[in-house]
Amino acid sequence: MNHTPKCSGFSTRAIHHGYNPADHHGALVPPIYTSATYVFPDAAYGGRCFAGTESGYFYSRVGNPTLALLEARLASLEEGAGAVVFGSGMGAISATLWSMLQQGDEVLADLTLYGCTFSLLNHGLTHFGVSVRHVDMTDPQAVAQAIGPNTRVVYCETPANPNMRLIDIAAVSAIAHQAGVRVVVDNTYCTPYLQRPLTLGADVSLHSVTKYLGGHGDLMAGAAIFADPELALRVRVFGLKDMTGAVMSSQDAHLVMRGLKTLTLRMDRHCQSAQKVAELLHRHPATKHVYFPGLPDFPQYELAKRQMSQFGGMVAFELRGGMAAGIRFMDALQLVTRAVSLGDAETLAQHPASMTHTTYTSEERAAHGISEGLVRLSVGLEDPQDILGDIAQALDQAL
Ligand SMILES: CSC/C=C(/NCc1c(COP(=O)(O)O)cnc(C)c1O)C(=O)O
Repeated sequence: MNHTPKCSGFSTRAIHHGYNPADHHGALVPPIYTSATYVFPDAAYGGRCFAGTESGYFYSRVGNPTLALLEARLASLEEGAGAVVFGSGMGAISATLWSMLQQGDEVLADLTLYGCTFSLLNHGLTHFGVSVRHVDMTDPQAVAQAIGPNTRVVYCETPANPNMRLIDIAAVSAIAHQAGVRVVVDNTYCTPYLQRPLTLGADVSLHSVTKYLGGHGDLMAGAAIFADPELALRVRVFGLKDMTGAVMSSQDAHLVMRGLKTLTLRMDRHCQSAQKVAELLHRHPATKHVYFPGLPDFPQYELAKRQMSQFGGMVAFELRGGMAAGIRFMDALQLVTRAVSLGDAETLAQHPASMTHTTYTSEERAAHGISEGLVRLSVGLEDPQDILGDIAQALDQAL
């Protein structure tokens, strides 16, 4: 029962959507339903639940009241028709793709993807008769030329992990839909606060909720938000229930809803500090390239301004001294934390070529735009001057 007016703003819906305390003894914070199973008032009711003709809860791998509230909230924020949450981002991605593809189908994927997504596609789905082709989707015409008779899904991340490449969602979606192909966008780097792929024509918006949406590095979770409610139902009853079982816990759903309450405040700070970090990197003599959508010399700066409301909290860069200098930089950091993942309160630094993107061979990394010397920063919520000071002293040592 949603007691907030439909026209409520983003932050209001992130805090209130889908929940009325009056329906729960006045409890301001939604209750956490930990029960795995639910009682049937009679046998016929139970039969209807399994037949899908009864909307009640019966088993938490299929549906749970706490998860349902989070799903309603995420669907509202992404402006979708339905959402399904999972125990991890990879759970969301795999359950969605298993539900959309079958033997003989083809996935057209952008050049640059998170390492485990690249592996799911090329080392997983291909073992079950799905073909995967990578194309440089920064050129929408390349997508148009690449779509073939068996293409069922176009898949991308924008900005892409780790090199920040942007994909024009509206242009790619228009091209894909002309050919009857669905578009899946991993929106982890932006969150619906900065970018809403479904409003630009995409069919699915995916998240590693582990990242910005949870926002505190203390949970693993995933989500998929759908333009088509029928696809949402198929992913729930096939991709989640049968193919993966990648269920989110109700405790984590509660923590995610707590994270959503401050999402806009946190993203504003992440974006402000990332802009300052990118500008510091850009003017420092040790750096060779900086990849940040908010820099005017970023190749897709105009698309970034059109497609994103702010430029995000992620920055990638290469040092003039290459990989060795990158490692020296990372090992010189004192406040910034050497760790994978992103979207945490803590500023994190990692080296994709030896960490998050080791599922690519070195030849594949070169072909997919992931240089051996690239360093990725997830700019956190510490005092900006402290972040900048630590990065500056580490850069001086990497010279
Ligand atoms: C072991 S590396 C740590 C994880 C990282 N990324 C995860 C990720 C996922 C998968 O999401 P989970 O299953 O919730 O981790 C999906 N989509 C994107 C754009 C992601 O960045 C990382 O540090 O880049």
